[in-house]
Amino acid sequence: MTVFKLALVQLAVGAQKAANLANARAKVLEAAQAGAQLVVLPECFNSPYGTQYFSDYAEEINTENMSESIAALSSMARDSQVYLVGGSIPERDHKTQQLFNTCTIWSPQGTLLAKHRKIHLFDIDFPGKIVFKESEVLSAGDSITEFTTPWGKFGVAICYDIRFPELAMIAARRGCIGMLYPGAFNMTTGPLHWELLLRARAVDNQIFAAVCSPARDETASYHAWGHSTIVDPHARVLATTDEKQSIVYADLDTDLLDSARRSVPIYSQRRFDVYPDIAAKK
Ligand SMILES: NC(=O)CC(=O)C(=O)O
Repeated sequence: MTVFKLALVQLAVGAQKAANLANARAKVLEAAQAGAQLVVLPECFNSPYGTQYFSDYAEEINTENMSESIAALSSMARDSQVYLVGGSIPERDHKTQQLFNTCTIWSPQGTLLAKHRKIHLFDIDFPGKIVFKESEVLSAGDSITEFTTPWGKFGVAICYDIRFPELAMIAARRGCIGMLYPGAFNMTTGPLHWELLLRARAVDNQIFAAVCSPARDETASYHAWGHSTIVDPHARVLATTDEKQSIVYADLDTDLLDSARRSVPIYSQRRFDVYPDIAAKK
C-alpha cells in the first residue's frame, strides 16, 4: 500500500501580487507542516482572474533569471519540501511577446519539472450570465503535460481544459494515476459543472482527480466558485470545501487504482478494433 497526502490550497487572491505570493508561501508551508507531500495552487494565483489583468501581471518563465512569481514558487517548493503544482500565472513569452495562462510544476528541491500552457482557452457566452474571452489576450498552449513523483505520474491541465476529456484519457492510458487541475469556475458554471466534470474525468479513467480554485472574492470582477475538490478512482469525493480560503487534504491510496480497475475492468475491455485509441503514439 502506498499512501500520500495531497493538499489543494484554495487561496484568497487580491490585486497585490506580492501579497498573493506571500499568502501562497504561508499556505504551502502550512500544508507541508500538516503532512502534505503534493500541493496544488489555484489558477491565476498571483493575479486577479480577468483579461484586463493578464498583461500587467505577466512574467517570463526563465529558471536562469527568475522573475518574482517564479522565484517564489521555486523557493516555496524547496522550503516546504513538496512537489508543487504552482497553479497558474499569466506568462509572457519573451520571444513572441504572446501571453499564456501557464502552470509550472516544481520538485521538492525547487527545480522546474514541467510547464503547462492552458490548451483550451475559456471563451464562453452564457446568455444573461457570463461572457468571457481569454482569447482576446491569451494564446493557447499546444502540448499535453505530465510529471513524475515517487507515487506515480500525474497529468496537469488548467480549468477549461477539464471540459475536454481527451486530455485525461490520454494521460491515464499513458500511465498517469491522477489529473490535477488548477481552475477557477464561476457562479454560473461552478454549480452546474465543476464537480460533475471532475468526477467524470475520474470515473472514465479510474484515476484520482483534483481541482483547485481561488477563494471567492465578492469585490472582484470575477467571482470564483471555490469548492476545491479531490476525488478517487471510483469518483467518490474524498474532500471538498466551500468558497472561503482553506486547504483541502486527502490521503490517496494508490492500491485503489488497481482495485477499481479489477472491479470494473474497462482497461481490458476497450474495443480499439471498433474505435481508435487516441492515446496511441503515432
Ligand atoms: N475559467 C475557466 O477556464 C473555465 C470555466 O470557468 C468553465 O469552464 O466554466
